[in-house]
Amino acid sequence: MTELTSFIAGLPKAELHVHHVGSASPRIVAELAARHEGSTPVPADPAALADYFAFRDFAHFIEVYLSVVDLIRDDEDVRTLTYEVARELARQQVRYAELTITPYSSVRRGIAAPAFCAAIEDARRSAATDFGIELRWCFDIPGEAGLASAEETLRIALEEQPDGLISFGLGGPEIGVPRPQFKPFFDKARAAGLHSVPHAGETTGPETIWDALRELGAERIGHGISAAQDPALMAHLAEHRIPLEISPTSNLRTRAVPSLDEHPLPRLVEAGVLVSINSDDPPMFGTTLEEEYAVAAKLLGLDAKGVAGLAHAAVEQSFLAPERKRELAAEIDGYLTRNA
Ligand SMILES: O=c1[nH]cnc2c1ncn2[C@@H]1O[C@H](CO)[C@@H](O)[C@H]1O
Repeated sequence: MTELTSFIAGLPKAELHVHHVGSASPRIVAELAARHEGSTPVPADPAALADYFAFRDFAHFIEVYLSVVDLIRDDEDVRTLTYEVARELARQQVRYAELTITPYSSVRRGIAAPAFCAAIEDARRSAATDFGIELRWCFDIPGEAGLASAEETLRIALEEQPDGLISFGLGGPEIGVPRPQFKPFFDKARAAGLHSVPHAGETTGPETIWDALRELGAERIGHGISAAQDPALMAHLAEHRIPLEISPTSNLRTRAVPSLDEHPLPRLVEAGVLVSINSDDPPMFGTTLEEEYAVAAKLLGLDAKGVAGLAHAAVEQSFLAPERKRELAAEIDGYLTRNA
């Protein structure tokens, strides 16, 4: 382990863009696949799972993602999955994470919304007690399921209002899923006090990001890497301090970028755009948040102080209360002072 990777391992972190089911460990996925043997294409063997998590393109990634979602069939699966995701985040010294959850997919699977929300809240409270990690939820619309899923996602968010819910998002494919149609749902979610954090500019051009800003009131953008194609958009993001939630290896594995060397992260930072570093769906992409920090350090030429700056950025761009932001920032600075 290099000096920088060991520094990263112990560095207190925050994660803003990481998906609930996408974070299920190969062990959990294999256990669920074995439980549902015969009714799932997901292999029950962890080694075969690595091959299963190799994606031809983004559409293929979503197809595989949904096959894993299909394994989660009762609230006990939800509770276990959420608690184990928290354990893995805490192992990486993540103190705070905004987990993107898609209640629509599970409710459609037959898990009632109240039971689903009780399960994630039980796990959230247990994770705070057992692992010292604070979890909050982003409820996202699975874009491929269209307006019906937007309606149901908003209904669950507003009717269940789980304590950890703080933001409202939009995931899934962007191609063929224009952002403006979701404006009424984001308007209502924002009116209810939820922060707007849609995905945009992951697999489509800058115009999708403009739509997310203008139509959905985006306060942060999931991915947003195609902003690098539009200097005016980068200037707008920088001027209005609207951060991009960057997940480098995700973009490589879903073929959104041809290679890490060609990832637009350096150009975005150069243009003054605020970024956080995230893992998106770590086991599916064969990565961890720690490894994403190492990738960002390489792409941006960062030393320990620069890497601590990535952690500071995630805390600052989070929806944490100012007091908690100050506490986490002090923890990061204390670690840097002792270990740089
Ligand atoms: O990188 C990603 N981009 C878009 N959606 C994603 C990504 N990772 C996971 N999901 C999830 O894909 C599901 C199907 O729409 C949604 O649940 C979304 O949260």
